[in-house]
Amino acid sequence: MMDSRSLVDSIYFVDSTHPSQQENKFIGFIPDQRIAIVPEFTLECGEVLYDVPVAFKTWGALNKDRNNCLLLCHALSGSADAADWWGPMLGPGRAFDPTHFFIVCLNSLGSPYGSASPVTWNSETKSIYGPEFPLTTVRDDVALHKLVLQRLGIEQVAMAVGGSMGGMLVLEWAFDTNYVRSIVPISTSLRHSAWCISWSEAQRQSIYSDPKFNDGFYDLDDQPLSGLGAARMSALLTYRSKCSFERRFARKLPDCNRHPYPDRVPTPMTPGDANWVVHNEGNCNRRERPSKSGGSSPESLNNGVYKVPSTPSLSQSTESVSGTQSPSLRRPANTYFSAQSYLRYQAKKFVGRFDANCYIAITKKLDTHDVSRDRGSEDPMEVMKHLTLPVLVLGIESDGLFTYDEQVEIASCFPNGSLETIISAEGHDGFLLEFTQVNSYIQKFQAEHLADIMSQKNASAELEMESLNAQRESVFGEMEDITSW
Ligand SMILES: CC(=O)SCCNC(=O)CCNC(=O)[C@H](O)C(C)(C)COP(=O)(O)OP(=O)(O)OC[C@H]1O[C@@H](n2cnc3c(N)ncnc32)[C@H](O)[C@@H]1OP(=O)(O)O
Ligand SMILES: N[C@@H](CCO)C(=O)O
Repeated sequence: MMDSRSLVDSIYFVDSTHPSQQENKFIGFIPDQRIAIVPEFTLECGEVLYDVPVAFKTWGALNKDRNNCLLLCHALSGSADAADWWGPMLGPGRAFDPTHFFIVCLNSLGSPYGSASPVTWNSETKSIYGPEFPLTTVRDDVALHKLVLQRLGIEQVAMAVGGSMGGMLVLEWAFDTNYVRSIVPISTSLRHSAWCISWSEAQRQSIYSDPKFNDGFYDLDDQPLSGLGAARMSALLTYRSKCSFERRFARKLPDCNRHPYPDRVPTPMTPGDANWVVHNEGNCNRRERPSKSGGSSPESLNNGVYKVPSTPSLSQSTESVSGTQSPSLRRPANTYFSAQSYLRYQAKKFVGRFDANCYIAITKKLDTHDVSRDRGSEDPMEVMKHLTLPVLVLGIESDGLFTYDEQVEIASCFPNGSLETIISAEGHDGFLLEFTQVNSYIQKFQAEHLADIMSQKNASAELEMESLNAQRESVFGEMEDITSW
């Protein structure tokens, strides 16, 4: 096994065409990212990974003291492309200002967006990992990411910021007391709660129960879409709040021009047919209606995706089926609501950009998160009492997943912890939606605790950002360019 310095020196950089991504169709979603190849890395579980890809993006440049790194850590379904999910906070004059900071965002293990995961190539077995990808932890991410930061020449992280899973990484970074100067954990936890573990479990069970899952040995072009879509639907509900759904959808019906009735069904002929249609509406694994004369067709009508309709909306409740006016065939009430079309739309969008095995890998990683694991005490207050760095915790009172009480607890465990509240009815996802508030809290914290870095300015980064915004091209050059400022 290589010593740490040699390991850092042996890391090299490639792009998304690297063989590790040869079957990863999700890599194309993230423009202009770089990939560091770490020759070997031992996971907490003891397994050694070889030629480990770590996808990342950077903005700005490293200063002379190599201590102006602003590290962004992404959430469950995010990627290294922080401009995609925290874009409004990135740019000159904003919290993530590349004229002051060398901003780095690295992709977590298990994500389909470039770092080692079930969809990347295992050079040992000469195939993708699939369900044989090992269990990884938040601590593995932090240890692996540190190697890449060191390879980039970063001597110190000035600030680590992240929400949800990203916040878990940020909390683990806090234990690297000589390397990390300040942190901003947002809507996260010291240890994954029973509530969160249970939601993860329910979502994984949705995937397992999709017949196409096949214990994880599915064809990447024929994913267990209905299971993954159902998992995202229930996850999404935990990311929002009842209040935001009521405000947004209430009992509204979908705009059928924009979000049409999603099923392709045969014209109902009998009351039984019509009832069956209503009963199975939205069942994307539904098979053909068994006819009186024959059995059901073995072919799925929908193949696990939400299809565009050939029948009118059931919201037209006085409409008759088959052109008759039989009262017995009338649908007395609406059964397709705007809230449903939203969930189905979100599920469809998600299954187009995520992988089922990756979803399982990441939710299992979240379940392992516990800052006090193997640190000598089960009491986080005890294991964190020596972490004197400045900490700004951001919480959302409507967050039903990572509750506000948990944010209070995080702030109280750090000797120099403070807590601010993001006002939002949106629930957990508020940290990805309330840009103005998050931005101003972080800027205030930077002014208080990173005055030396805020007083330095790299004017060339301003031009870089303009060109980035205009062309969305990579600002990452060769090593020499990054560290020359
Ligand atoms: C390849 C990649 O994407 S990489 C990673 C992307 N980043 C991440 O995943 C980070 C995490 N991001 C997220 O979780 C989300 O994107 C959030 C929280 C930031 C925002 O969620 P969004 O889905 O964009 O917002 P919102 O909940 O308002 O939904 C809007 C969408 O729902 C659609 N919609 C709204 N109401 C309805 C309805 N009643 N029926 C059907 N669709 C509806 C809108 O048309 C819109 O569609 P669009 O996304 O195609 O524009
Ligand atoms: N909606 C976010 C938040 C998860 O915590 C995501 O999909 O990553």
